[in-house]
Amino acid sequence: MTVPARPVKLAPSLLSCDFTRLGEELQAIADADWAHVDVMDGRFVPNISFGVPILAAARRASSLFMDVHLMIEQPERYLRDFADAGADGITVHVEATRHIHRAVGAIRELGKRAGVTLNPGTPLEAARPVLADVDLVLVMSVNPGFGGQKFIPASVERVRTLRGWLDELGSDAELQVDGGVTPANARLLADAGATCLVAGSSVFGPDGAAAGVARLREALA
Ligand SMILES: O=C(CO)[C@H](O)[C@H](O)COP(=O)(O)O
Ligand SMILES: [Fe+2]
Repeated sequence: MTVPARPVKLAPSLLSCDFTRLGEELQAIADADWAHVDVMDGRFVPNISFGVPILAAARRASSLFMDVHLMIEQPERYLRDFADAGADGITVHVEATRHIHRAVGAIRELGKRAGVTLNPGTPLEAARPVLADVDLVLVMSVNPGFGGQKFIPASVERVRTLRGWLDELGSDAELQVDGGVTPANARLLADAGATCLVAGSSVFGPDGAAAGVARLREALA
């Protein structure tokens, strides 16, 4: 079955940017659609990245949509803090909370776009009960915790399945993919039904993030 083409948003992940030049890096991705902000707590994932103050700094430096990916245990504890710091959308992992329905409801009550995501080893069924209540579904295509990992090919089929479920529901939620996204797999993911691609290491390369964004756009054209 051919999946109809959809406009695909690009969300460069700031995890791979040069933090000494955060403002310039945000300017360099001005042609992207969103800025993806990876928050890691060293518990839910085996790495610590950054938190509320860096999001607040990014917010001051850019008018891009701030797409906050919370890789933290019990994310409900910090939703208000990230909302107040300038998040436009907040995505939580089904594995990180006992109350995923409550968490996505709380994000929407804060006036933000609510996202749900799953690790590559989690059955997609775990997200199904909240699909009608979210603005974004994120398919993790690497095990979360680090940038620069290799794309897990089975993710493509997961995107296709979720595309079918969202279409059945008549949902216009964003279907996002995160991890190992490059110009070589971007088109494949779009054809499977993704509407938003996160990319860190393939955007913030030696020739600058503007060129990285342009390469992905070209691959999708
Ligand atoms: O959530 C993430 C890691 O947990 C990052 O968003 C993701 O890894 C982006 O980096 P890359 O494109 O280099 O894989
Ligand atoms: Fe992410």
